[in-house]
Amino acid sequence: MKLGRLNHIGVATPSLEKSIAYYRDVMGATIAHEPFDLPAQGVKVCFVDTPGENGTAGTQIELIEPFDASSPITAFIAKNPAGGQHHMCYEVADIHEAKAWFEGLGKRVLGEPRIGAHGTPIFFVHPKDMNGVLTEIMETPKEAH
Ligand SMILES: CC[C@H](C(=O)O)C(=O)SCCNC(=O)CCNC(=O)[C@H](O)C(C)(C)COP(=O)(O)OP(=O)(O)OC[C@H]1O[C@@H](n2cnc3c(N)ncnc32)[C@H](O)[C@@H]1OP(=O)(O)O
Ligand SMILES: [Co+2]
Repeated sequence: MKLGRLNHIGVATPSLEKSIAYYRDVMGATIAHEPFDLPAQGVKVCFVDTPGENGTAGTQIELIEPFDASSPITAFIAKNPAGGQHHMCYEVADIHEAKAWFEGLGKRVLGEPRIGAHGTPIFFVHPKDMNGVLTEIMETPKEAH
């Protein structure tokens, strides 16, 4: 199984509005799309594009705010009231091959693949099995192949 590019860094925040202003006005990032809700994943999302070089896109930051009290990031925000780096997301060609690979290594895959914020299947691997980093694996969008 070959890991693909780092697709995004997930940053949890108690306020999308404040974090959007920070990344835009202080960090010079561009807000790629309007924020949107992903109730099925318990989050409100806004993608932020960091500056790239020579016309290429920079790394994307995925700002996520709890959609409601049952959000999987509610506990994270309770522990980190200012928010903070939450997960890293890598691309793979085949989500099912990747899931079997991580499980074969004895790592805890959290739930079945489900559609993520980029519209392709994703899953998460427990941070305790990934050197302390909550790791999201997403299938590369077909048009990107
Ligand atoms: C899918 C849409 C979008 C996309 O890109 O497509 C997203 O990325 S949405 C992102 C939000 N969704 C998720 O994070 C789903 C997966 N996450 C989970 O299932 C939980 O957050 C889980 C299991 C990682 C942690 O759950 P919870 O916080 O309720 O458990 P604990 O507080 O007991 O934590 C257990 C243990 O793990 C440490 N921990 C928790 N969160 C993180 C983290 N983000 N990074 C690193 N470590 C984390 C926590 O400190 C505990 O460690 P301990 O030493 O036992 O205190
Ligand atoms: Co993500």
